This record gives sequence, structure tokens and C-alpha cells, in this order.
Amino acid sequence: MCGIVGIVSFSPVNQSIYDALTVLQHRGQDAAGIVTIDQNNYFRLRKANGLVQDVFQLQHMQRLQGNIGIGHVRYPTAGSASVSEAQPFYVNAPYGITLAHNGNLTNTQELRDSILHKVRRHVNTHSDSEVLLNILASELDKFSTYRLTPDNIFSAIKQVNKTVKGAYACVAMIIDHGLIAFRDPNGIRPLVIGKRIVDGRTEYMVASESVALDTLDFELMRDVEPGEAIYITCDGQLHTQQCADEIKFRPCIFEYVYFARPDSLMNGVSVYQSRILMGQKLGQKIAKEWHNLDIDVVIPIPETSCDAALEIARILNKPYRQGFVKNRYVGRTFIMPGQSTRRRSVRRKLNANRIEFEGKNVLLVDDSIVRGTTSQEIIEMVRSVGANKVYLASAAPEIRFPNVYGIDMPVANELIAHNRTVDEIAQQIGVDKLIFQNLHDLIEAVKEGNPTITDFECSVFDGDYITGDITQSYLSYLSLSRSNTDLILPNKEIENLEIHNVGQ
Ligand SMILES: O=P(O)(O)OC[C@H]1O[C@H](OP(=O)(O)OP(=O)(O)O)[C@H](O)[C@@H]1O
Ligand SMILES: NC(=O)CC[C@H](N)C(=O)O
Ligand SMILES: [Mg+2]
Repeated sequence: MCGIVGIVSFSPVNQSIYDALTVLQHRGQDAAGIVTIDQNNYFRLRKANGLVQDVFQLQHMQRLQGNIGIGHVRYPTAGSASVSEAQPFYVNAPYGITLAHNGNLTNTQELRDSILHKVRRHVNTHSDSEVLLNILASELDKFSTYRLTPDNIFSAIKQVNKTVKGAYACVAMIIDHGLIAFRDPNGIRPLVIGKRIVDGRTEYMVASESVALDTLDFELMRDVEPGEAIYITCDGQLHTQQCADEIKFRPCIFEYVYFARPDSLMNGVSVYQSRILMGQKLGQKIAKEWHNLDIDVVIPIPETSCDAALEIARILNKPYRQGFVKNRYVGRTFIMPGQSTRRRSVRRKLNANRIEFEGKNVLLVDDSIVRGTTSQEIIEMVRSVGANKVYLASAAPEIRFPNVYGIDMPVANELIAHNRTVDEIAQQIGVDKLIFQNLHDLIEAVKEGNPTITDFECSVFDGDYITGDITQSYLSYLSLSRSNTDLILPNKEIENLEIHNVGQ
């Protein structure tokens, strides 16, 4: 669930893009990259594995010159965690184009073969995003004049929308033209646009989440529509056009459950508000189904579940306590590559405060239970500090199906709820009782913020893949090609694959 940003300004953008990436860090912790266009029309690119604060040192920032740029924080969902697949990607023809992508394509292999054979473009990584960039480049290459009109750019994106399947929210830059941004016709991944007036001139910013606009004093204009494309010229002219024939708006519901920051407004829905409502609905379900259960205290498993847990405690009329101390120097564990890293990190990240558990019947709350890594470690921990009964509530329903649209859950067997009943999951995790949110309630909780959204992308809960191209053989291929071990790279490879032009 990467984070993307793009800014067209009248002053240097390096610091603003850096700042935006730091507030989008929760969407990707594996790699970060920024590319700008300098006054001589050269791309200045720096990308590497690591957190934003580690990837960009003073010398890199100084070299990232120019008033227009894009940035990316990566959480790999295709290929590997290799630095060669860090973004933004670059192609030198036509013009020189760079692109950053949030999402995941579902017809990558077919696209890769077709661009190789039809337009002789070689893609040198396993990244779906590099394939997407080459598709865009080959469409832009079809025009014979050097200067592209907005209509040319929009018709190229129309072709991209016809060819490419899956989820994609993208920002890109074309030398001598400007910045483009586009979102897939289902609007699965989020994208917003904002503006700020500086010395009477309008600067524009696009980003995965509105929180990035807030931080930089950009005013949120609106969400980029599903299938819509935005083109902002280097001198700040804004053009927009709908570029998809068939639009079925289906934003990813898991953004609201886990991925997005609570202070973001996404598709007109306050993420925070949706989490409060998830807590309300689940609280009501617990009150109804567990009405005479002996709960002493409600405790969230930090951090994302805190808003829902507080509401559950209010509904149940039980004390809400911070029973875990979160190590502020450890990031999100679910988006770390490799199961053993994730497991170790839960231990380093959370520690139980004995005083809140000893001799008590505790209701723990998490936003979601995916592989069960967090809950299994946590339950062991709270039992070891003397908890009596341990109950667990999940603000999301059972996650039973793989994700193909930008969440790294490609293997059904890795999901703890896959082919298991609630009782079997409870047994596996080691809790006395377990309860999940109903899918209908989850949808209602999010929808309340914007009733015009009629459907959501809910495939991890219901197995309904909206792009219509997901077959059992594709899922088998995914599960074979993206096992956990694929993501763990030998250090040697990391050292040898630096392919960017702004070095150490
Ligand atoms: O069942 P699992 O496979 O463990 O995945 C689910 C857990 O992972 C996430 O937490 P994470 O530590 O990533 O981030 P958070 O601090 O935002 O809660 C999520 O909030 C759940 O706690
Ligand atoms: N999480 C994402 O959006 C990933 C983008 C892209 N598929 C990659 O793996 O780099
Ligand atoms: Mg969590």
C-alpha cells in the first residue's frame, strides 16, 4: 500500500516532497524515492531501501533540485523488496518519463510480453510498476509531434486504462511537459488533489492521503475521480479529464480498517470517523452476543485499533486502558517483509503492562487479524503477565481470501481465517473467546461518511474480485511466486543493485 506524492510549484520542492513522504510513511516502510526536474531539464533521482529519514541525507536533498517533483514510499506487492524495484521508475524515451505507483496490476505478465513483442520494450525488473510506466511511455510515443497537448496526454491515459488491469493510483512526470496523475476506473487506491496560493500563483499537489496536503498547507480540492487523469504543466496550468469508458467506483475498504491515517479524508469519508463507527457496530454486536460475559477491562492492541476500542469500551460501559506500551521506534509490523521479521517485531514493538492484566478478564481489540502474527504473540504475552480470561474482538471481519490489488496477502494459506471457523481461529490464536465484525456492519460504518459510495472493494472478506480477471490459476501462480522467502534478500544483492543517479 505505497504512498505517492507529486508537487508542481514555483520554488524548490525537495523539502516539501520529503515532508509529505514522512507523513505517508505508514503506507510503506521498505524503500523511498524522490525525483525532481532541475532547471536544465534533467531528472534528479534518489531512491534506496529504508525509511524516508534514512534514505535522504543532506547531500541527496541538495541534489534534488527543481520546482516539480514526485515521491514514493514502498510496501512491495510485486517482485521483491530489492532496491532495483524502489520507485519512482524512469524511462528515457519518449521525452524522459518517471512514474510512482500505488496499487498492483493483475495482468502484468501479459502486459510485459505484449510490450516486448509489440513495441520492443524490455523491462528489467519484476516490478508491475515498471511495466505500467512502459505501457504509458509506449502510448505517449505514438504521437509524432514533440509538444503534447493535454488531449494527447489524456488519450494516452485512456489507452492505458483500456490495457491495464488491477489497481493503480499514479503520479508521473514528462520532461518539458509537467506532472500527470491518474487513478484506475474502479478507484481502488486513493488519490487526492490540493492547491495552495503562493504570491498570487497556484501550486498543486497530488497525494495518496489528504494528511499530506494538510501538513504542507495545501487545501484539499477533491479526490481524483476513478478513471480521471490530471495534467499540470510545468508552468502550473491545470487540466483534468475523465479517461475511462466504464467506471465502477469500488474503493478499497481495508484502507479504512488499517492502512490510512485516521486524520485523512478519503473519498469524502473521515477515516477516524469510520473507525469510531466500526467500534460502535462491533460494541453493539458484543453487547448482544456476549451479554453476560465477565469483561473487566477493554484494551486496544496499538496502534490502529485504539479509536475503535475506545468506542467499544464506551458501549459496553467498561474501563478502557492502555495495557500495552508501544515502542515508538518500531514501525508497522504487518507491512514488514517476511514472517520471522514480523513476529520478532511484534515482540520489540509491544510490551504488556502487568498491572492492567494480572487476574483480570480482558477484552483485547484489534482492527484486523490477518496472519494472526500479532494476536498470537500478544495472547502469549498477556497470559504470561497473569491475565485470567482473554477475549479478542476484531473491528474487521475474517480475512479469508488473498489480495491482488496492493495489499501483500497473496497466499490464502497464510491467512489465519482461511478455511477456519471462528472457534478454530480462536483455538489457533489461544483466546478464550473471539468475535469479528460483520461485513455488512463494516461497510455501513464506512458508508455513513459518504452514502454516495455504493460498493467497496472487499475481496479479502468475500472473495469477489471486481476486475473480473482473477482465476484460480492466477491465484495459484501468485501464491507460488510470492512466498515469504522471496522477499528476503541476501545483503549482497542489496549492495549490488544501486541504479540511481544520485548516489551515496
Ligand atoms: O494478524 P497480523 O498478520 O499480525 O496483522 C494484523 C495486525 O497488523 C497490523 O498492525 P501493525 O503493527 O502493522 O500496525 P499498527 O501499529 O498501525 O497497528 C494491524 O493493526 C493488526 O494489529
Ligand atoms: N503497495 C503498493 O502500492 C506496491 C506498488 C507496486 N506494486 C510495488 O510492488 O512496488
Ligand atoms: Mg496493529
